Amino acid sequence: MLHPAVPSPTSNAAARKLLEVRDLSHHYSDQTAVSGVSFDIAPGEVVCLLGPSGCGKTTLLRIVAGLEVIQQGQLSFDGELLAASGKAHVPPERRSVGLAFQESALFPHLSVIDNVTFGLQQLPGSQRRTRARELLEQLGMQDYAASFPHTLSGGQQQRVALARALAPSPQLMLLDEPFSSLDARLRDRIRDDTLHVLKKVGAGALLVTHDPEEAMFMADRIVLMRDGQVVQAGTPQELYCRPMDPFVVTFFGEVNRLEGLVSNGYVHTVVGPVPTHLPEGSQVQVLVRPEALRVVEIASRETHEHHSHVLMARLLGRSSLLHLCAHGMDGQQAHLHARMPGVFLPEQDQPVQISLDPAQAFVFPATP
Ligand SMILES: Nc1ncnc2c1ncn2[C@@H]1O[C@H](COP(=O)(O)OP(=O)(O)OP(=O)(O)O)[C@@H](O)[C@H]1O
Repeated sequence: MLHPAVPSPTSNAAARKLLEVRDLSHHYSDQTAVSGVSFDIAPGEVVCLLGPSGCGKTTLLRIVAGLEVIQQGQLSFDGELLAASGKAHVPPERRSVGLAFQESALFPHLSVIDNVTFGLQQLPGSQRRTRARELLEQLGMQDYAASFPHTLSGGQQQRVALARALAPSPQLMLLDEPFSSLDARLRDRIRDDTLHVLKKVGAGALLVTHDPEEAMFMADRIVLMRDGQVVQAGTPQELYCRPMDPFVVTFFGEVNRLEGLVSNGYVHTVVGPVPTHLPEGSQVQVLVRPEALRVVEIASRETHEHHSHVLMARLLGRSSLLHLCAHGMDGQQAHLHARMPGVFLPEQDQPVQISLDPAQAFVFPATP
């Protein structure tokens, strides 16, 4: 449950921008790490910088934090210029941002509560402790206030690091792969706690991750990057359902790749026609997610050589993965993967009918 008092990011996003990143570029020697990147964060909005290793996410985050001096472009925070090439550079400690990086780096000689109160020197002692206890409670760590970091698990340390970063009530939290050192189950829980705390305190966040599922779980908006540039930015739904580029489709998971020619506004694939606005007669690729295929067992007197059939079926847990040999109308054949909900494990060679949800099939010009 999200805190009801916090306005949704979309309700005031148009009115005010917390962070404005404009046309940022950054080089290390002769290597371009970031090139012409622009995006905004609204107050209370969680934005994920997503992309493969080396695409420039951390560099961007470090520029926003003030840990890298800006080379090209401009950064504004709440309408005020933070940094611009050759002009302003507000040092990190004077930016209203909280940092939580992959390695939590707590002060080993301080107790949990003292770690959290560390950044609250401007408050009187009693208020410092009240604020720290409040955050530790929100993150389920209130019983560990007197413990020292080395006695805590990785996940517990991560929560304390988060409480410490949130304690001064930054308007913007910068998180660089903050969950990547945790095992899968703990990671899910701490992600969930983090999201709820961010929404409860109303902090905006810029979170770096290379994990598309994590980005979809955490983000109000995703900025997907490749080779230092933004490929597409939008809500998780926009990126998943209206991808602008084959890279966007494939980044969110495995796909079936089919090829064909556009004829009368359709590409005729082995699993049926897919509408497209690409030019008539052009060679195209159709990317089909495994969950876009619907598979129904059928009775058939023909041998499986003449009919779409199952090659192999595997239970993956919440879904079943089918390896299929699909037969088209005009003798086309293709090896496809289909993902069906729950336990669906037809026998090898079982004849099947395969249909396609065209809304989940994405047509792009064929790559040369
Ligand atoms: N201090 C540096 N000196 C030289 N090159 C660097 C430096 N930091 C990063 N780079 C290079 O800049 C590019 C972008 O790196 P960056 O760390 O920003 O990417 P990333 O998307 O965060 O990657 P990862 O997910 O692996 O952390 C990479 O090619 C990297 O090798």
